[in-house]
Amino acid sequence: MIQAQSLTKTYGQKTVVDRLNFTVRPGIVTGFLGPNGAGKSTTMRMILGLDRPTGGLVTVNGKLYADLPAPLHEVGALLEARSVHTGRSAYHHLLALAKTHGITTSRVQQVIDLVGLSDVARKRAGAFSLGMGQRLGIASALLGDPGTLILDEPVNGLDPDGILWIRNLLKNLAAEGRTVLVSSHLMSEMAQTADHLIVIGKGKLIADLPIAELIASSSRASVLVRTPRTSDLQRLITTAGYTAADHEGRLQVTGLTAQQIGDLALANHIALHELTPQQASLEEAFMALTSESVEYHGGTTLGEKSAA
Ligand SMILES: Nc1ncnc2c1ncn2[C@@H]1O[C@H](COP(=O)(O)OP(=O)(O)OP(=O)(O)O)[C@@H](O)[C@H]1O
Repeated sequence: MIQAQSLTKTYGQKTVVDRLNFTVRPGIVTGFLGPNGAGKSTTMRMILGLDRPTGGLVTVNGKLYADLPAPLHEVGALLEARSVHTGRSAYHHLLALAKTHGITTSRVQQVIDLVGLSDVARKRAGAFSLGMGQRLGIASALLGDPGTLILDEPVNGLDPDGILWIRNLLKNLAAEGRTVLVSSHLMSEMAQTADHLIVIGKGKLIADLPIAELIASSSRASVLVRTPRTSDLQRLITTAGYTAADHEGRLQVTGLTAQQIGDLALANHIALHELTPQQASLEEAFMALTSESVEYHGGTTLGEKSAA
C-alpha cells in the first residue's frame, strides 16, 4: 500500500506536486495519469526516496522508503531514466544487483525467464533494443520479489507485442496481491490495463476513481437513435430541453438514457430502429477532466473535492 499525505514538491517558485493525497491499494493495477509535466515522475521519485518532499509525506507499507529495512524486497521500480552498465550482460547486471542485496543466483535466472530474456541474457545490455531494455528493467524491479511495483511509462516506445506482454504481466502481478502503480500518457492503454486511476494535472489531484466510473461519469455519454421519423423525435427531445444532433442519418442524443428515449418514443407512437448507448472513450473522459483542472487551477480544484 502506498499512501501520500499532502505530498508537495516545489522547485524554486514552482510547485510541481501540490498537496497530493492518495492511496494505492494492493490487488489491483492503479494507473497514474496526467498530461506532460503534471508531476507523475516527481511523485514516483518521492515515493522511492529519490526526491525529498518539500511538504507532506509518502509511505510504502506505512514507512518512508528510507526506513524500509529491505527496500528491494518491498518495492520494485522501473523509472524512465534507467542506468544499466552497457558493457555488462543482462545476467551479470542482475547478478550484481542480487549479490549486493542478498538475493540468490537462482532468483536471477527466474526473473530472466519471467521477462522472456533467456535467449539473450548473456549478451551485452548495451546492444539491447528498447523493448529488451524495458524487460531487463522489469526483471531488476522483480528481483527482490517485492509486494509493491512502481513503473514509470513502462510501455513507452514498445511494439504491440511488448505492450501486450507488460499489460498481462501487470495484471498478473496485481492478481497475486501486489500493489502496482503504473504511469502512462496512453489513456487507451490504461483502459485495458488499470482497474483504478489516479489523475493529476499541474501537480494537483484531479480524480481518484475506478476506471469504469471515469468512463461512465463522462458528460459526453450519448445515445445513437435511428427512426423513420427523425425530425419528429428530434423536435420532441429538444422541446424537452435535451440535445439531439443529426449524426449520419441518426440522432445523437445527450442528456437522456436509452430507456428514457425508448419510453418517450413509445408514448408518441414513434418507431425506433436503433437505440445504441455510446460510451465516451477514456481519452475523451480524460480530456474533459484535465481541461477542468486548468479551468479550476486558480481556485478550488476538483481534486480537492474528490480527495475529501
Ligand atoms: N529537478 C528539477 N528541477 C526543476 N524543475 C523540475 C525538476 N524535475 C522536474 N521538474 C519540473 O516539474 C514538473 C513536473 O515534472 P515531472 O517529470 O514530474 O512530470 P511528468 O508528469 O512525469 O511529465 P512527463 O509525462 O512529461 O514525464 C515539470 O514542469 C518539470 O519541468
